[in-house]
Amino acid sequence: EEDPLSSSSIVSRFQRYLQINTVQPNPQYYEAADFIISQAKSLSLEYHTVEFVVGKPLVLLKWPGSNPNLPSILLNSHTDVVPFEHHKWTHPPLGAHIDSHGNIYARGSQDMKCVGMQYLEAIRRLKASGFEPVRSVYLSFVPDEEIGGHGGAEKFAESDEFKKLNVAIVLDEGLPSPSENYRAFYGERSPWWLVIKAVGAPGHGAKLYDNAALENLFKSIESVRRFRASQFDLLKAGLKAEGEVVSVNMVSLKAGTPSPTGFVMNLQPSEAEAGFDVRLPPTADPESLERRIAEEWAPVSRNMTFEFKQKESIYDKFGKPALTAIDSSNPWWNLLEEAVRNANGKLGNPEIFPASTDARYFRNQGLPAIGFSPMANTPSLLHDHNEFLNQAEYLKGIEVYESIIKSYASYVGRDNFKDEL
Ligand SMILES: CSCC[C@H](NC=O)C(=O)O
Ligand SMILES: [Zn+2]
Ligand SMILES: [Zn+2]
Repeated sequence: EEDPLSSSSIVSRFQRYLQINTVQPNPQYYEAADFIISQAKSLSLEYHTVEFVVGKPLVLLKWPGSNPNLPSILLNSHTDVVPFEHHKWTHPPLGAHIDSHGNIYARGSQDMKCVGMQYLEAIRRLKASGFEPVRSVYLSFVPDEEIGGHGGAEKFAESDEFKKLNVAIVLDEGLPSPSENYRAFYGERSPWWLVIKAVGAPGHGAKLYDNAALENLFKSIESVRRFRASQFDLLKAGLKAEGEVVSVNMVSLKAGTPSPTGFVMNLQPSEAEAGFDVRLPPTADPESLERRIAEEWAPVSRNMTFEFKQKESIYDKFGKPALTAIDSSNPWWNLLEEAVRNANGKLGNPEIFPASTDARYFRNQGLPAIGFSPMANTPSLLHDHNEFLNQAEYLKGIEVYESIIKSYASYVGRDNFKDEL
């Protein structure tokens, strides 16, 4: 039988996990849970499954520490992946094909089945080396991150079950880096999904008149675009990072009078709406943005209305911006930097995650959470066609987690200096 620590068996376990169809909106969660539990058994980890929502299992694993009084470490990953257009891929998205460069192609290879398996492989290596944790290490494999995490991490982070784990620090997903420096995230932007609606006078398609619905909507779209450009300019000029500006992108447009052959071409419709994905940095002023929406993007003077499909607060449950400290008040940050360095890796400056991850639910509880996916020299292909991860980079990431878990699980200093400052 093959050595379970050989590179080829490590890579083939990753391929098996990638081949499980956990594609939204119909993920085969039980198949994924069975696979994770089989890994837990082979590693002699404690395991148990919770269903905060029926049919959506969350698998929790435990590597008990020698001092159960010390707060624990939580390594979180989501098991679901986003859909794909398989004809636009060069290799089947659930095939986990490895090409001649060693690139493993699959949906989830970057987001984030890699990380879930890397945690497990790091533990496999640590166990083989005889390492014993002082703090307990938990691994949560959660459902539904890609559709908002409401049936997974959100309920988990608010549960009594979770409080009993006495977690000190959470690690969750980050983003790949095209350079040799890994990226790490200490906060994220909050999603506001906005729909603005216009009404107006209907009329003949040949007539020029004021106050048509689409004219009213386009005035708003122009205003949104001016704001978008001002934010994008800050980014392009290098004055701000991606996570530090407000992004707003139009994601839907709805208008027109349907006919059997398409749309009626000579009728100006009386209603029109546009949808926007807006993201607010944790340092933004939510009230001023909301004022801008009401006064400039959807003004009553043009009879416009707006609605939020999603509107998340930038604040945690204590009313503070949900940011993880990256100064001396948070020992886990320095430990992470040091552990990555010890594994011959480099960490770039900490960033704000541009989109949303489950880490926000832990930060909302006041816990430190760091977004980190050890993929350097890798183009970011999350949610894109031909998502891949190079196998050498994957194996390197396992060594990085080995170093991090070793450092975190051995740390016996104070968990948080905040209260003493
Ligand atoms: C608001 S829940 C959506 C979460 C999703 N996460 C990853 O892409 C995102 O759009 O950021
Ligand atoms: Zn993800
Ligand atoms: Zn994703």
